[in-house]
Amino acid sequence: MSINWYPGHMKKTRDLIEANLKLVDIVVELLDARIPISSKNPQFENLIGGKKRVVALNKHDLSDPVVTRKWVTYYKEKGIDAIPINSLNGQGISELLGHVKLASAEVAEKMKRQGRKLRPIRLMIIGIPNVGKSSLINRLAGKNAAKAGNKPGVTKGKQWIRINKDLELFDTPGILWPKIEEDMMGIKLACSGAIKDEILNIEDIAFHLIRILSDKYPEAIKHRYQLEQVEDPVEIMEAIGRKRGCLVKGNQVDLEKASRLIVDEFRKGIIGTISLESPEDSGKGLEE
Ligand SMILES: Nc1nc2c(ncn2[C@@H]2O[C@H](COP(=O)(O)OP(=O)(O)OP(=O)(O)O)[C@@H](O)[C@H]2O)c(=O)[nH]1
Repeated sequence: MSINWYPGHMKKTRDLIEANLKLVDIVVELLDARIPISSKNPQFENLIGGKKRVVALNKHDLSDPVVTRKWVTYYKEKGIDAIPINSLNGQGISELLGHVKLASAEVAEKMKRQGRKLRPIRLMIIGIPNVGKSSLINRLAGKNAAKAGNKPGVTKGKQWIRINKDLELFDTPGILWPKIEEDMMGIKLACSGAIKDEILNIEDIAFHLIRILSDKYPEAIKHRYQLEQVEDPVEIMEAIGRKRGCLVKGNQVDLEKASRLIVDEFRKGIIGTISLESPEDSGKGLEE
């Protein structure tokens, strides 16, 4: 799949993350709970090196809670804390902070062992576009968060926000672009809203979304669109278009309009709480 991510811009951003990571003790890797494989950047591991990391599975309100629990177990077995969160209403945020606190204690212990002066632990949030980085920062910072002041070596204007006396948050998140290793990853990222609709064909996106949903969540589409059966994706798209009045002259279904409606309803969680990827899916893109 050829998507132009503007290589120059990507490199600059990656360099910026690398430079700022030097000042950071813990990284929150923000993933989309509906697509933890596709929303993961494989370079992330190399980039953060040996730093402590906590995974946050954001947009948990839109994901299938059963599948999300499987992801938490999956990560736990790898020795990584993964916490489902909703950055919009704050669900899971205190648990996330609890895990960050545990990780901080380990970092502080290490500082002590190395004879270094104790200072607040510094946190940075990293994730792909549109995964909810700014929403999480706003949520963590709260209304009354005090700016903790500039640190030397950081681009001018960059600030640290004090979350509590032991923890500071870098106010600019790190953006990493997803690495699309197979076409379906691109489709799932588009379904989640991480890739602009203009980049991929909306009918392709809706077609594959319906294909996945009719396989994994047939009852959800039957129920949402009052369909008797869900077998052929194109027939399903046409049936939805007809039912919802997406028509052009001659009573033909306007597939583009129907596609937009389907993708939009998926993104808003109207079709149901749905996960497009579960740990049982192929090992591609999963943790080493
Ligand atoms: N339903 C739901 N929507 C969320 C959640 N977190 C963020 N969003 C929405 O996702 C969209 C992207 O959120 P942002 O916080 O702007 O994401 P970002 O990662 O900072 O985006 P970029 O600036 O493009 O890198 C917005 O429409 C948010 O309202 C969540 O937990 N649940």
